[in-house]
Amino acid sequence: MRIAMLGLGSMNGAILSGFLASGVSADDVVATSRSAASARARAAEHGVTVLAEEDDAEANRRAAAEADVVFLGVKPHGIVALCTEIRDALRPEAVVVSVAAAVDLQMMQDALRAGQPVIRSMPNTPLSVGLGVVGLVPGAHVTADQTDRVKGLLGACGAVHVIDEAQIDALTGISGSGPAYAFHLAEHMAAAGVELGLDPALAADLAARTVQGAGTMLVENHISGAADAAALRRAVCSPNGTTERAIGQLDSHGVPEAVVAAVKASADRAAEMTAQLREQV
Ligand SMILES: NC(=O)c1ccc[n+]([C@@H]2O[C@H](COP(=O)([O-])OP(=O)(O)OC[C@H]3O[C@@H](n4cnc5c(N)ncnc54)[C@H](OP(=O)(O)O)[C@@H]3O)[C@@H](O)[C@H]2O)c1
Ligand code: PRO
Repeated sequence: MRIAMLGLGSMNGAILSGFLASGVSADDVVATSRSAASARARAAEHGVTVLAEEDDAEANRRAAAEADVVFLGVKPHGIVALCTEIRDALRPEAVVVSVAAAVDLQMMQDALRAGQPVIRSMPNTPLSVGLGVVGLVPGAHVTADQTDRVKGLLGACGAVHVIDEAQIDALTGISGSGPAYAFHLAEHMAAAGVELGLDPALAADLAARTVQGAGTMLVENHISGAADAAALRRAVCSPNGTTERAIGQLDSHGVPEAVVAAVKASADRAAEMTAQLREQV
């Protein structure tokens, strides 16, 4: 299967790392970026061909023309223009997969040739280490076989959920933006350790491995049905112990409400961006 990755920044770069680690051959991938400097850096990092729009105005069209699956990984405001740009270069059966927040299927289908298969997705960056989460919304012209092929590709790097388009902003609030919440938590756990006198490298290591261990334990217990997040939290809290005191601080500082507000703010921002993008097309 030939894969084109148009735009190779944080997200498409993470997906590509996941693909290569899961056995996709670098020879089967052609990527693009806007600048020549970025293309050189990404080609050296991943060992794939990266064409730069700055060097060749036809870069995106050339990469798309050869592909069975085309991942659109530019910023949301660039997606419709990119669809228009590659429209006539795509093979009719090539599946276009957007990773962009807020750009709905209709906007992309309207910009592409009638009948071109399009899938809207919301991935997250832990796909790079095989632990990602992806929401997939197959468009009207996508066959079950095409959905299965894209599911298979991404499923080798994480968990894939096929969802309705109405659910994608909520999914974005949890799993699309969510890695940043966990990184933010780790960042501040480590900073507190430094305030308490720990060496910064030790504090960062303790925070990182604690988030990793808690995450792995949470997923294993979730899959087996043995315990949910609340039960695992309670198991760390000895009555009148250290953790109970710490959780009391999180609660009295409004962390539960803040987390709910953060997830909703991400989902709301996605909807707001969709409305803005609709006005522009
Ligand atoms: N970051 C995340 O965690 C995440 C999660 C889920 C979804 N997304 C979605 O992923 C998309 C990309 O976000 P990102 O964070 O990866 O952004 P990013 O790091 O800024 O990457 C954007 C990439 O697009 C390239 N580019 C820009 N215009 C181009 C053009 N006309 N032709 C070819 N390449 C072009 C850039 O090239 P240069 O480097 O040369 O400028 C860069 O490689 C967004 O739509 C976002 O909603 C991101
Ligand atoms: N990163 C993108 C954003 O912040 C989309 C979800 C994660 O808009």
